Amino acid sequence: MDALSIRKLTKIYADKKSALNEFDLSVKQGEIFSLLGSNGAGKTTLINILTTFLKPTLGTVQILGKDLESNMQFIRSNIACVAQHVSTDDNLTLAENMRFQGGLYGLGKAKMKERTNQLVEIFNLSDYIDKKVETLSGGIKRRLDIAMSMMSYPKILFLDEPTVGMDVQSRQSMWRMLSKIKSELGVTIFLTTHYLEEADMLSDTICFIKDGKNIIQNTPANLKKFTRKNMIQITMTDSQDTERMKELLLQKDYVTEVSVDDRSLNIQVEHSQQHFFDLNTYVLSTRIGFEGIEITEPTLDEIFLDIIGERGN
Ligand SMILES: Nc1ncnc2c1ncn2[C@@H]1O[C@H](COP(=O)(O)OP(=O)(O)OP(=O)(O)O)[C@@H](O)[C@H]1O
Repeated sequence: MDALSIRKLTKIYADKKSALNEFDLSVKQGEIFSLLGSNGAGKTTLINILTTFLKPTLGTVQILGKDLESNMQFIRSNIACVAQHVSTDDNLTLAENMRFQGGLYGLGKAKMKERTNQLVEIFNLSDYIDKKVETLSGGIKRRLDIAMSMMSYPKILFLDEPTVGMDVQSRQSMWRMLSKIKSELGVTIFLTTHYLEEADMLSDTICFIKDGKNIIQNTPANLKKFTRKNMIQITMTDSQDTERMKELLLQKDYVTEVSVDDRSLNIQVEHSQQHFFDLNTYVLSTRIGFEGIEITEPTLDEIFLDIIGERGN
């Protein structure tokens, strides 16, 4: 049984604006799933439907094997959703916030203590337990917000841009915590993000959404394989030689594009495996100093731009 199974989901707003257009998707239980798309692609509309805030116009959604429309209560009690704005109470301490949340879900004293301890450990919050939330940084508040949403023992956690605005360190510690939620608690995580690096590092599966349609869904590794990009990178010894080498490389009939980044030349060829040896021999024959030559994988950024079709727009 999948955690989510969505078929031909369509949402047309009252002003006839179509936000989801026969959108299909499946999310496996226990995975971290990232939804990526430009502004207006339909991400928020989709999360709002999945978390029962919005009714779809057409299509079916099954969550944990149950039809969304006829099982709202079951679904609400098995999911949690953390929006971009934090919903912690600044006037209470961290522990009081968690207890308050546990109280809302009707947890008994023992269960409340056990769950609070478990989440404080996973989210690395023990140093702040008795601190008033107003004194905590934005990153810690965000961690607390997600920990609070986990007090209800949800099976699926929806996160809208969980690391937006965070510095690199806080973002990386959030990734570690989300991975722990997955591995230690077995929770399925469905998140939206604009950060491709985040989707790459964190997710088991990525879906690109555009104009309310599922453009492609696969693992980060397979998405990289699918792309037709064949890139070879040469690192020159001296940055002054890069332009000269670029001119020479462009004379090769299988070289389609060369871009320069400091001492590196990124060369697009027809077939990276096939042309690597020839290019290596050729560069050596020029006697221009270089430090290394390697076949490079495309970044998810490149794949995203290719798939979404925004390169050069
Ligand atoms: N309440 C609404 N009424 C009418 N149109 C809406 C409404 N909410 C969203 N839309 C439109 O539906 C489309 C999808 O919007 P949505 O907010 O779901 O996209 P998004 O991918 O979440 O974008 P962002 O990253 O900017 O939040 C957009 O064209 C948007 O203008």
